Amino acid sequence: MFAMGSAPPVFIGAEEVEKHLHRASLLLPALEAALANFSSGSAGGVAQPVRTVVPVHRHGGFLGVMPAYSAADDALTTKLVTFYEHKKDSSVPSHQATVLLFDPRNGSLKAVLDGSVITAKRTAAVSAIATKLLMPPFAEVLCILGAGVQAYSHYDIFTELFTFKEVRIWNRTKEKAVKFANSVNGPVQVCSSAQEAVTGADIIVTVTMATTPILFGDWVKPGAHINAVGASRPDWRELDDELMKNSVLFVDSRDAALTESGDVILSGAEIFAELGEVVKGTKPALPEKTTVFKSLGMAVEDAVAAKFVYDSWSAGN
Ligand SMILES: NC(=O)C1=CN([C@@H]2O[C@H](COP(=O)(O)OP(=O)(O)OC[C@H]3O[C@@H](n4cnc5c(N)ncnc54)[C@H](OP(=O)(O)O)[C@@H]3O)[C@@H](O)[C@H]2O)C=CC1
Ligand SMILES: O=C([O-])C1=[NH+]CCC1
Repeated sequence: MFAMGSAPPVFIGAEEVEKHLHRASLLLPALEAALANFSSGSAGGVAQPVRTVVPVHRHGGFLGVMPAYSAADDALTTKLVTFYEHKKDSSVPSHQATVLLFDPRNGSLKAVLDGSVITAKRTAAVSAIATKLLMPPFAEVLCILGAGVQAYSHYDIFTELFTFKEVRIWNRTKEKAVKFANSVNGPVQVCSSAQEAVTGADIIVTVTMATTPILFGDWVKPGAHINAVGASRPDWRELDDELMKNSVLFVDSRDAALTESGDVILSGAEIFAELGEVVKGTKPALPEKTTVFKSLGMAVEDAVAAKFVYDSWSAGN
């Protein structure tokens, strides 16, 4: 497991990761830089292949392998993430992840970190970066579709960074939406249908494991911004063709979107820009238009998040 002469790797479990990453917003500067570096090609110093995904057909699951090196951060990691169709009777989360952090100077394994908290927080932080850049001015209504792990992490950072007059939630299983509304620190309107939740919303977050559309262009207020976070398989959808084709489409990675995103591939929608290009200022944000940020999740986001946690842990914070 570790080379003779080098220190054994440390294990940093979920509680410790949570302690060092108590607010996802702590990651914003590092993630903004990582997105910009990723979208700068070789000059940006990010080496990150499109993730390898192994289907576990027999059990309705997938194993994703996500390696990355960021020269700017000198961070070398790989995340292993499993995601499984949710079984109603299961107490096991649908997504489970581990991040391996290596010493980039010699390849020694330095740390094994719980990756589930990192995945929840860095994904929400990237959606927040997209929202800051792409949302309409005077956004007042936030709508979340889904009530799982990502719904909570998105709620936390969105209500920390932005001010809303109203926050709405819809979930396939209404009791979970009610539980969500009762457990977060602020008023949340539970809606009985996705259409009711979406109508008039300025910012929409889709965080479901749906495989067919749950959000339709017909319902969406012109000028709204959508963070489409679920549907990470080439035959899965959260958004319908109308919404995909009539919005300005931003992605985290062009290569990943054209390989993994059913919403992008099956709709044939044209990608306008990577989010990193907007962060760098080489592509405009167009906040006056209806915008979709199709997020698939990138290994470099895990790399900078894991390094942040490891550095904080090492410093004894
Ligand atoms: N872009 C990125 O970087 C990342 C994306 N993701 C994706 O985000 C999504 C949410 O992840 P997470 O919160 O961890 O998952 P959870 O399992 O915690 O929550 C899943 C949510 O999806 C709902 N759901 C499941 N199936 C359907 C369906 N067919 N139609 C409508 N709603 C459905 C569930 O509703 P119910 O309560 O009724 O079961 C639940 O609210 C997933 O698609 C995941 O792959 C995750 C990590 C990173
Ligand atoms: O980036 C990520 O970890 C994932 N994206 C979709 C499933 C898991």
